[in-house]
Amino acid sequence: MTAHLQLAELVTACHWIGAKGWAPATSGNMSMREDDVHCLLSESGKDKGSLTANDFIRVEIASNRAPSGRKPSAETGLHTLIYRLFPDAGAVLHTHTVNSTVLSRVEKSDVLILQGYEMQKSLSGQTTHLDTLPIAIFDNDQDIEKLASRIEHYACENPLRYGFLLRGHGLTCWGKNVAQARQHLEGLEFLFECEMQRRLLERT
Ligand SMILES: CSCCC(=O)C(=O)COP(=O)(O)O
Ligand SMILES: [Zn+2]
Repeated sequence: MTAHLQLAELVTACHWIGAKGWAPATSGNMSMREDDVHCLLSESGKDKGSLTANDFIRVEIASNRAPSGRKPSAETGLHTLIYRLFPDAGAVLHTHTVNSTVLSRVEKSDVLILQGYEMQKSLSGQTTHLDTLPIAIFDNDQDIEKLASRIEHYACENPLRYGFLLRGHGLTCWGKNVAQARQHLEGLEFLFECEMQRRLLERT
């Protein structure tokens, strides 16, 4: 698929995320790989539910530089890290949902374990609810370069698939293209909702 068509799909995905209430109050950011060297990233501070193709800014994956001088997402460094770490990643979606924000705080360890859910199979390559699916949680940091460096070190030593949680902040997930990133987002959010409900109901 051409970059032009992928961008149209990304804009549609942003509107879907906005309609779901998963990017409130200008939160969230979205991107796609444009070619080997560049990605297109949402402009910082915009309402991500009403973005147009013109709201995506070309950024150099290696340097985080935006040649246009416009200001891409404050979390650009996390998107470019994912494109550098995973050559197969074609799109990245970052959302601020209540479930990802709260679960990542309630879970005190550095990993949220999902197990026993049929919907684990919504994630590419997962074939059974019996498998243990770890979703890494990183403590939040306003210094995105420091945060990106922590995530990079983790990824050198541990498998990192589908996405990660930023504690008290949200979910960043990816896929080989916009459609798959969107499926991973929807699948993970469903699983987070189940895990929240399970923890609430099984508390006693
Ligand atoms: C109001 S949300 C705070 C910043 C954030 O976490 C986010 O996802 C949006 O930042 P951006 O620069 O991409 O608009
Ligand atoms: Zn954010």
